[in-house]
Amino acid sequence: MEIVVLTGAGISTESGLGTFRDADGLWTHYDLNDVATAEGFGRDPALVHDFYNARRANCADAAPNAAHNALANLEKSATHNLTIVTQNVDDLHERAGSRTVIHMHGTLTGALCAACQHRWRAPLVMDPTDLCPRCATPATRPDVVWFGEIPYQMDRISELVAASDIFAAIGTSAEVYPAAGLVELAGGETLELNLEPSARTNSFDRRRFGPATEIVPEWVV
Ligand SMILES: CC(C)NC(=O)[C@H](Cc1c[nH]c2ccccc12)NC(=O)[C@H](CCCC/N=C(/NCCC(=O)O)S[C@H]1O[C@H](COP(=O)(O)OP(=O)(O)OC[C@H]2O[C@@H](n3cnc4c(N)ncnc43)[C@H](O)[C@@H]2O)[C@@H](O)[C@H]1O)NC(=O)OCc1ccccc1
Repeated sequence: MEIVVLTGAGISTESGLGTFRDADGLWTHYDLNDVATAEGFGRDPALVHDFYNARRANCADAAPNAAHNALANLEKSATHNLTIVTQNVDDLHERAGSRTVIHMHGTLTGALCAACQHRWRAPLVMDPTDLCPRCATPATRPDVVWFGEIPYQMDRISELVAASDIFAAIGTSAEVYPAAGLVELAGGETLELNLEPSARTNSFDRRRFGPATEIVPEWVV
């Protein structure tokens, strides 16, 4: 049984990591055009590094919750072949023990040189004067996919979703594309697990609503 699970910020909320669009979400405190676009980074890299340094610190203090753990256990099952495709830049899936995780929007733990595309593990605190360890230019940025940039591994993700027997979306508002459109590619059964109906809830065969730490373990067993 091929299972693909798409996760969003809602799966990490109960670990203390804010969402983007809910009341008190990140986008109520920051303008995404300033902190999550290449143009914004060009205008004020220090502001963008401060934004991601704060999220990196929060993530370091957070711990996986019952929803992350349930998916890590599902991965171990002999009868199911699970792939997690996450929009999240936190590493809570891996810290729960999941090994088959695709970060389509990048990771907080990664650094990227905008000049030579070299990648390395990000320090906890980054700033605009950081030099690339390969080309020594001060063009270091977080290894995340900003708005207007193409998400990572889209071809592989599209193939996996099309070949899936079950496609489940967990903790996502389905407002951001192309992630929100993946349900249309699903070859098998589709399920939405969320606190409330998402913007694409009608595209799913089935849906369950509630906190991820309750509905995900219930679905997995
Ligand atoms: C705002 C939106 C309209 N804009 C876009 O979608 C844009 C533009 C666009 C492209 N196509 C379109 C089509 C139509 C309209 C617009 C577009 N998309 C892009 O720019 C993308 C790049 C988008 C990626 C941007 N980077 C992120 N993150 C990384 C950085 C960072 O994290 O800082 S997006 C970021 O926001 C998104 C947030 O969404 P969610 O995770 O769903 O979080 P949200 O807060 O919205 O919702 C939380 C949900 O959880 C639920 N919840 C809350 N608590 C709980 C709980 N306890 N339990 C369960 N559920 C819970 C809530 O009810 C809620 O439903 C995530 O993707 C997240 O990664 N790039 C691109 O299109 O390139 C070209 C392309 C593409 C493909 C092929 C060729 C060319």
